[in-house]
Amino acid sequence: MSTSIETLRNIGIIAHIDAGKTTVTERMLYLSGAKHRVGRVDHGTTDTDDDPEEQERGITIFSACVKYNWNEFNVNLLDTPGHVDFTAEVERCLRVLDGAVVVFSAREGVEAQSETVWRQADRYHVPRIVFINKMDREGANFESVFNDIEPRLGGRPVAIEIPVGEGPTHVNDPFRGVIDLVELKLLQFDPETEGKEVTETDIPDDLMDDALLWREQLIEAVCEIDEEALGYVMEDQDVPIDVIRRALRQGCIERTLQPVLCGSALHGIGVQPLMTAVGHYLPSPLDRPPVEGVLPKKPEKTVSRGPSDDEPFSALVFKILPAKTGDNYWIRIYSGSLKQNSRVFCPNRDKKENIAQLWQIHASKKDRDGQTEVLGAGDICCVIGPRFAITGDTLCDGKEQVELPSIQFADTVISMAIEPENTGDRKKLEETLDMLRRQDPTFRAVENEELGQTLISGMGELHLEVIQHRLTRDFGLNVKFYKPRVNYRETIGGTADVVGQCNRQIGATQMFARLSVRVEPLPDASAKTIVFDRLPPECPLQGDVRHAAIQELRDRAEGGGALAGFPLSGLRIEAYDAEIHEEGSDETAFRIAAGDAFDRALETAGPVLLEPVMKVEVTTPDDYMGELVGDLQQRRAIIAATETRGAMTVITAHAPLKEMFGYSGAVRSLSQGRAGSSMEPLGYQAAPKEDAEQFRY
Ligand SMILES: Nc1nc2c(ncn2[C@@H]2O[C@H](COP(=O)(O)OP(=O)(O)OP(=O)(O)O)[C@@H](O)[C@H]2O)c(=O)[nH]1
Repeated sequence: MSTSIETLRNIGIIAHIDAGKTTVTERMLYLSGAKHRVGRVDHGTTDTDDDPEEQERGITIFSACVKYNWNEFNVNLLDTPGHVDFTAEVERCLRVLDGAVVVFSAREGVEAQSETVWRQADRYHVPRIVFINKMDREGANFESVFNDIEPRLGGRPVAIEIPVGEGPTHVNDPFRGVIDLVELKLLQFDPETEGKEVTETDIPDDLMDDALLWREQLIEAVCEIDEEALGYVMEDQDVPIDVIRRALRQGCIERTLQPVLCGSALHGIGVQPLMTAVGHYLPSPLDRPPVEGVLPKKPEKTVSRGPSDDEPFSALVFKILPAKTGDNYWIRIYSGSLKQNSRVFCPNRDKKENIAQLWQIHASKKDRDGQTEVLGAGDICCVIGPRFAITGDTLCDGKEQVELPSIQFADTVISMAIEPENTGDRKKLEETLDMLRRQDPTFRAVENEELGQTLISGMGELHLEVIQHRLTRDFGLNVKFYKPRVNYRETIGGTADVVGQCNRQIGATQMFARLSVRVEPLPDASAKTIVFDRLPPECPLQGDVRHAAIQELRDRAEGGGALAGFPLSGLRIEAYDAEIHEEGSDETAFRIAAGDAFDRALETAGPVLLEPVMKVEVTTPDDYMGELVGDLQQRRAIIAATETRGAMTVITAHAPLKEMFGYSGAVRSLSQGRAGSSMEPLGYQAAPKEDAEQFRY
């Protein structure tokens, strides 16, 4: 196997739930020879979804990494979950990947979660190619999905293939192959060999006109990028295949276009060209701009010896799989090389770390490809030995310290109190929760010693359900679970101008401070609270004392609100005037005055309870529209839009999460299993008065 970095591809497959990511992955493993049998999601026999929870539910929950070789290319492929409760898995994978294959279902099209993952890929500047899957399904419509990509996602799709026929075998013109628009050939895939045998022939006359129309669009896109290609067109000559490929590769890597392919992963149609396209158009680690770090962090501190090479070593931890024999740290190496039995430095924790073992990653913790002595820049691998680093941390050479940009995870929206059934289990529960926290950066667990309970929080009902199963089933813990509740926040209802003061006799000193503070709500209630120092230049409050006053306001803003101590958001706080005395106006006095101002401001402006709101998308046949809309309205939802997408109607609504518990089950029963739904956090809104009342005392 060639180990050249030019032929390495670190890619991910991202999509809405059920679009077919795992099926595409399985097919790639089978076709590349990395696996001799095709695993089926519906039979629970895939390589990547190997967790019992995943097999039972038929969905991906944890990202998994597989390796395969195709032509001259070595591919590290991460299969990521589609369900919104597990977007953190997608987030961390996109942070370390060089390219992505975005899978859409030809029937369902651009769905809610496709928008989310597309935005995530934008955020991490990840080049992508598109695969329109499930072309064999009833209602499949290549053109309609293709046409949606630009208006809905802001993409620039360029078809490099079109389907021959659409839909299942019993329809008039069923899906039976693809036309390669770059080589202008018809590709057909032998069902007997599950798509392993591909026949390449000339395009029949009756399909040629359509193929040439699409090819014209492809050449237009290529000419926008490549002058040589434009030259050929101006002289009325055919653009050579290698020039088309070069231009598409450049456009894809620069993210000005996305090559689009299609097929049916379940039947092995169109997957081989997709694998070839991954090699041709997605970047190698060398094509990606270097990730900017903060360099150097603490030059005076060194560790004994980092792994030596011409270039200093740096890597990012993107996933941790706790194991009894030592946690498995999944890392992406950005520069230099890493050796087994070496020492590195984690600047985020200010700790030295051991690299005891170095492994190439295969699908899961139990099944890794092989231990290795040294790995270099561009590789994704697994190390055993570190103890302090967490997901998003940098590991680097001790001498030239770099801190790579970390990974941002969304806030949790739902919580549940839990407690051990007997005290004997308390310690084991604590250890298990700690382990789950290390593994899952979007899971929180906070102990309440007074109540003897722990509040666990996550990204949604399914997320907490999975955690619940893991505690009881995987770890055999006897735990009592209370009802889940949403994570509230607090803000203020209006503006307020107040003066906070400190006027106290402490010992022989008369302490004095006065601070004028103004608060006002921000237009977006979920925005982070901001604190401004607007004290005029001539203000007598200066230096450390002034800093202490502002810091007190910041600390209080970070703490909880006036109603029930929920996190505060969506307010702007500014200090604009201060009074001091010659004596007794020290840091303590101003901290007290700032705290007093803060309390008064919140009370005067009126505390408001905020509840999380979700963006809900329901895809349904027309017949169930009325009932589904009625049900949503009963849940205090606002219907934002309804539109037709293929054979289905899509309802978009904004609904408070509190009313949406058990919603996916309700949708299934209201539609006899024919409608589907997905939700993602949208923001926060004022909760109903009755809800706020329960927190007043
Ligand atoms: N007809 C048809 N069904 C497909 C195709 N690809 C996948 N499926 C089916 O669609 C369902 C979902 O496929 P998965 O591969 O699990 O989809 P996924 O995107 O990995 O789903 P999550 O991991 O849950 O997000 C399964 O029942 C597959 O058998 C296809 O090309 N044609």
